[in-house]
Amino acid sequence: MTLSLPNQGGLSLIPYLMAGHPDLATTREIGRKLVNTGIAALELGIPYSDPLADGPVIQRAGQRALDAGATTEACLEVAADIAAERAAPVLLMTYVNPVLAYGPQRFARDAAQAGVAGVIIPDVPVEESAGIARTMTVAGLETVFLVAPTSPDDRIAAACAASTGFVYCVTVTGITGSRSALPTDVNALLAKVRTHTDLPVAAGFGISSAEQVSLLRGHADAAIVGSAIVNELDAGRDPGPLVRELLSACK
Ligand SMILES: O=P(O)(O)OC[C@@H](O)[C@@H](O)c1c[nH]c2ccccc12
Repeated sequence: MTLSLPNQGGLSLIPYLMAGHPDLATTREIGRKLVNTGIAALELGIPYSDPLADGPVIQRAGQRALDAGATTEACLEVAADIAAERAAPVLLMTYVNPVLAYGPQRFARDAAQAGVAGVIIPDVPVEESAGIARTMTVAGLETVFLVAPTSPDDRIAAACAASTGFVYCVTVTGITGSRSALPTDVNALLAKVRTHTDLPVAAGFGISSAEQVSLLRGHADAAIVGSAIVNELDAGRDPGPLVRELLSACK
């Protein structure tokens, strides 16, 4: 499924799941349900031992997934099962090391064959991304790059130029994880990013509540929510109700 966020003043939702947390069967089951709820895309994390951008909740989820044997191969199979619903595009969030270990071309080919729409590889600096981005693009995958509040204009421009599908705007300085309040200048950052691109812009990091999602209406094209969903699974709850609540805050 191609990745196309509305980009017409409407806000949509991109929930994140860590593949293999708490186990692969649960990711498959929850992922299949979530793509049928009206979300814009599902971001599926591939666990990795040194997740430098991840806060404690996602780090723990990744470790649990690795301990339970969630290999990249197994995660790609789960991605394929979720993508087979053909209900919402599936994006893979992975650090560059698992991709290099798997082999970039093999990874790109297998992800595309699995029906994955695109990849987010947060630790590839945009200046060094041309090779790996080309490998993904040739396979038919979108490449989403991140811009942060600390990114100078030239790096925002470079990340926007390298991105396809949408641009991931990191709302806070630091790592993933719920925050009680988002910085007040998020919307200014989103507006600045828009001066560099016509692509949709998604906001992520620290968004956990319906109230925070609703503050992004009219500013972002999508809200990305990770840790809050992982938290539900940690507590043994189905994240469906939270996702539905977040979705209604998009309207
Ligand atoms: O967990 P949060 O604060 O809701 O943020 C989204 C985030 O989890 C997800 O997009 C993500 C998980 N790991 C990442 C690493 C880098 C960039 C983004 C991510």
